[in-house]
Amino acid sequence: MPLFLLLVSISVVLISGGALWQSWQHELQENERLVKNQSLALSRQAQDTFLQVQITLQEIARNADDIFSSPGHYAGTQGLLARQKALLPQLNGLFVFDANGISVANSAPGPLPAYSNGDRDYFSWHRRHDNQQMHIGHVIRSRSNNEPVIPVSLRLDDAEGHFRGVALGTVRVDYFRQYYDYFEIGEHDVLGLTHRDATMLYVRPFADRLTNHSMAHTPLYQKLLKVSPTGSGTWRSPIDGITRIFGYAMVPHYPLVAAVGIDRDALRKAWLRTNLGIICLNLLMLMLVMLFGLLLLRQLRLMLENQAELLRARDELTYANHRLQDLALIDSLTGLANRRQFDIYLEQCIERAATTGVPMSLIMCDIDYFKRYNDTRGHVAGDACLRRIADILKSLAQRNGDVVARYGGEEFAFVLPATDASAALALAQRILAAVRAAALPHASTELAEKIVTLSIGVSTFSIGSNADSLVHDADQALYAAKRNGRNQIVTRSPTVAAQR
Ligand SMILES: Nc1nc2c(ncn2[C@@H]2O[C@H](COP(=O)(O)OP(=O)(O)OP(=O)(O)O)[C@@H](O)[C@H]2O)c(=O)[nH]1
Repeated sequence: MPLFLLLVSISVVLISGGALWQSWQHELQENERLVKNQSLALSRQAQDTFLQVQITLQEIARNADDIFSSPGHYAGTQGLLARQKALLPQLNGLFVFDANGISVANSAPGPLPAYSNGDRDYFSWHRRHDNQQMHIGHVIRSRSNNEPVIPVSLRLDDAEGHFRGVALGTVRVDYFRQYYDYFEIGEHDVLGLTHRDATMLYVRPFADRLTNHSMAHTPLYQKLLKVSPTGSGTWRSPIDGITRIFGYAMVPHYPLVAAVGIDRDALRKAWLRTNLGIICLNLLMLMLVMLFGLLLLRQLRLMLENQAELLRARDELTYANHRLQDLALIDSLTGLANRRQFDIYLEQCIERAATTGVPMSLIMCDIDYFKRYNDTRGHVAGDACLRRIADILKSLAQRNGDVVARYGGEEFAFVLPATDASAALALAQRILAAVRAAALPHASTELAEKIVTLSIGVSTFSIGSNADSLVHDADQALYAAKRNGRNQIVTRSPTVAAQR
């Protein structure tokens, strides 16, 4: 039973725990899907943003000859560059530089700056790379209005294919900030755009603090991007130590990666809050099962104890009954059958003899001059003598069915089923001889040997006999033996003579 209770409790814990574990795993999968989709949305927005800038720069590249020959049409607030810039809200400015990095035209108001941008990374990159590939750089501060911008540039070549300068569009970091602010996210959740070389361009909520910070050591750049252009993963951020579930997506055609991360601890707390009711219910169920089991166990134990108690009481009663029965049928002094048992057994044997016709006999023995024995040696010695005689008689009644009884006082009786007169006489002779042979001293006897002796009367069943007549006959024979001088046998059977 305790094992069963344990098994039930373990099952409840396993089932409840399994269901909750599955629910948590489902929650994780759902959120992985969510961050993956969100990162795809950010990636698509970045792609659109940079595609528009690319088209504009390509347009500028096509018009490079015209710009270099008539820069006045393009520069200034009324110039073509300013009008192009006004069409794209993500742009901070459009610029055309000559081969030395000096402004040829730009969309900014006022006179063209005299300083060179030849020191900028994007400028030296184009100078080094002889191709028309668009370059997206790291975040820099605009020299015209100090705003953080992402430089997007194209190399310009002359008719001979020599480096002629650079067309530049600066994309406002704030444009991404505004877009990312539309998303409702948790306190420690992040949305970010990073360069393919692992440099952060913008990450909400870290903003400027982590601009151009390298993410090269994160699993995103160490592992995930090498395997798949989109996906998800969970890791502990080296920046703030928070473990997040990340979704990421590379921006098609551009060296950019969009990523979204949600705080796994906050997610777990929210999940726990939602499932608190179920968890409490499961715990309650477990407690109820255990309580019920314990009550049942206690009840069972009580029942078993009661049963054991009942069995014990029954055994005691049975023992007492047997004891009573023994007491009712056994003579306490000698241990022989008592008078009651003698009467019952004699009736049974006579009935059987009457039915079967097989003869049975009765022997009555009486100690001679026992009153004198008592008078001279005392009652205690008298009792001891009775016990000795009883032992001798018991040892002689060895045949199955023979019963020796103390008939009363110093008188004993043998009930002998299936015993005819001569067999009974033979046993009587053995009895007489055995008591004589014991030679128990009896100084006050009238007999010459001065030992304890018996007088014996024998009667045998004949047609018409009953218990009374059989006892009467044996008694009569016994008295005859007494009258004849004691220490002898008298039988009522006509064929057997009296013996001394
Ligand atoms: N010690 C003792 N004596 C007993 C017991 N039962 C009977 N007696 C004594 O046995 C004696 C029997 O005496 P009587 O009936 O006169 O017979 P008796 O003295 O043997 O004489 P006869 O039978 O004629 O030889 C009595 O004195 C009883 O007190 C007993 O259980 N213990």
